[in-house]
Amino acid sequence: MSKPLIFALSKGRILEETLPLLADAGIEPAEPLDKSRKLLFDTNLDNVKLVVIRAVDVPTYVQLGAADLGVAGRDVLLEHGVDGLYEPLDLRISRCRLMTAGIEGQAPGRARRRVATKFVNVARRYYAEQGIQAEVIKLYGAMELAPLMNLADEIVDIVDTGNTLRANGMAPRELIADITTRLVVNKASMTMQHERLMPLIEQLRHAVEVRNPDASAVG
Ligand SMILES: Nc1ncnc2c1ncn2[C@@H]1O[C@H](COP(=O)(O)OP(=O)(O)OP(=O)(O)O)[C@@H](O)[C@H]1O
Ligand SMILES: O=P(O)(O)OC[C@H]1O[C@H](OP(=O)(O)OP(=O)(O)O)[C@H](O)[C@@H]1O
Repeated sequence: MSKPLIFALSKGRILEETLPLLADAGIEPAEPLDKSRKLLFDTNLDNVKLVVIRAVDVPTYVQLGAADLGVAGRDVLLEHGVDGLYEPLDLRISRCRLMTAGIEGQAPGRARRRVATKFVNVARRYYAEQGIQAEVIKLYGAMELAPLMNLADEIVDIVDTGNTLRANGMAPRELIADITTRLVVNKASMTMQHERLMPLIEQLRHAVEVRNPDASAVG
């Protein structure tokens, strides 16, 4: 039998919204994903296996061909870069915004802004485009704490409801990018496995149209 297609899923909040789309597209894990310590799962399809990994690792797996396709937030893709990847489909799930934010009622201040974020590449690019001098400080979580502790003047982070910012006396400032979750495909796999990948992508496209119709589409 031919080598199975490896489909890399982001664990965490994206996974919950991904599984119903996969089911609609005819792909079901052979066992519950959250009931074991396993990371590699069989599916109802002989030639498709799932790996469930940290969201930030999905682009690496797919780019280097360890997985043929994957599911990743646009924030993660903007940060990682998309060399070697196709992005054929917006899954329209886990919608949020990548924004700058600071202490409520406080102007950004100082000529060289200190910015705390886990999105260091996105932040450097954004401030350079704005012509703003920025010292970007890498953090791995709880970015909202940094301005309160005088570690930074501003943060770059995901905003959805704004509750996390509000709860910490902060407010959103500028929008950097609207974010949704994307399907990504390894470029070599797209060529070599075209006949196996295309039906899968089309089934997912249909599942997205049914489950998550684009509210902004006309007609
Ligand atoms: N509050 C949110 N609302 C909607 N989507 C979000 C929100 N926060 C994050 N996301 C999206 O979901 C993705 C994964 O978020 P999640 O919080 O599960 O992972 P994480 O905290 O980045 O990962 P890890 O737990 O591995 O550190 C993000 O990359 C982003 O695209
Ligand atoms: O605007 P809100 O609706 O409050 O959402 C924004 C928060 O959601 C994410 O964190 P998450 O809840 O995933 O926790 P994390 O820090 O573990 O990523 C993100 O990092 C923000 O902190």
